[in-house]
Amino acid sequence: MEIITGAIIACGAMYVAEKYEPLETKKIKHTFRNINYKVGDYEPKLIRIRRKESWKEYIFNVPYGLIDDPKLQPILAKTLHKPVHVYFDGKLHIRVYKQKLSNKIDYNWHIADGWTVPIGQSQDKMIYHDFDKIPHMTVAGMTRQGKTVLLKLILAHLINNHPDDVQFNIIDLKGGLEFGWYDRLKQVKQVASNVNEAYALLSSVLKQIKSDMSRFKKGGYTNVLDTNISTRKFIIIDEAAELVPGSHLDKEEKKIYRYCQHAMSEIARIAGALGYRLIFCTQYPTADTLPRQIKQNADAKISFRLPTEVASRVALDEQGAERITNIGRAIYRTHEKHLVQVPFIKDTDIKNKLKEWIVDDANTKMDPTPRENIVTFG
Ligand SMILES: Nc1ncnc2c1ncn2[C@@H]1O[C@H](COP(=O)(O)OP(=O)(O)OP(=O)(O)O)[C@@H](O)[C@H]1O
Repeated sequence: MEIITGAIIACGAMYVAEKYEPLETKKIKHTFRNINYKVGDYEPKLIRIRRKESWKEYIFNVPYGLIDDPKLQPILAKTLHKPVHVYFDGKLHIRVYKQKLSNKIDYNWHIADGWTVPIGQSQDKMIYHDFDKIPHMTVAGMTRQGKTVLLKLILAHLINNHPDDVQFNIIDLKGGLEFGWYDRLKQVKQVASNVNEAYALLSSVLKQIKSDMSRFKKGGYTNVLDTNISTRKFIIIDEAAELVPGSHLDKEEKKIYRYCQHAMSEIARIAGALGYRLIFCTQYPTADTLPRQIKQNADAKISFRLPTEVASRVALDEQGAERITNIGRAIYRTHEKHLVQVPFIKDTDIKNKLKEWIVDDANTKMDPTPRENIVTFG
């Protein structure tokens, strides 16, 4: 009799739990069924719900053999009409956010620790990139999606935080239009706006790297972080596709392009430990425009919207950037991955804030370029 009563109570409890189950839980379970996310008759089992102010997280035990499926996140986001983050750590976590990520976040000139830069607001928090932890970065994204704004944000933030220690070498192959004004700043060593100037800039950087390397060897140092050297030297390349040797070029011209390719790879391969930081930017991520050597050595990858899944795989080693819909929205990938809204900053605000660093005499810049390093062609 007792057993029968116990069984009736248990069945009743299950019925009530199912009937009054919150709608969101039901929708998630129905979605699993509809997309056949199960093994045989075994379905994921909800074991816990965690709650925070901005999200609710459903944690499921999944049957052996079932892992997270890349389709789950976009399908659940559309079904629930809310931002969803799915991750798997032996259990399946489905985090459902209450609010959508804002479409615009303003940069606020705050002082940040060390060599960190606010790269974007995720659903949970502001994500910072630390250039002392991950020296090199690639940036990809179709035209008008926010690459230049991000580059200027990094430059402005670092100059504001480290006016006496940061140095920039900029290759601006969009005709020097974007960074021409910045060439007047004390912290901007040089701006190259065509391939010949890029060649000269990269050869002067390689020369510095060689001399720094022998200084490091003499001092017995292997990494700038172990020294008292406070300077960090950034090399920004925008747009890298312009440095790919095309078939229409003659032999001599091709040599210049090949040298540039070699120099960029060398910076990525050997210069991080010496305090050089490469930011390599392209609209068209392909095996030619994003060389293997650079990709392998740049442990931070950022991508704005890209036209295809193939391009996303080149830029980030995974799909996703082709599904971004907002301007300024990007995937930031290191050992972790975050969808972020990059803080927006107006060119006029940067110029206003940084004008105190304008120098009229190039010799008063930080570490002025010795004349013999400047090589020109043509
Ligand atoms: N983080 C952002 N938040 C909001 N709006 C942005 C953001 N970044 C860029 N935008 C808007 O998009 C416009 C284009 O951005 P940007 O110049 O950075 O594009 P781009 O990717 O560098 O394009 P291109 O490769 O053609 O030079 C900006 O003028 C601005 O209006």
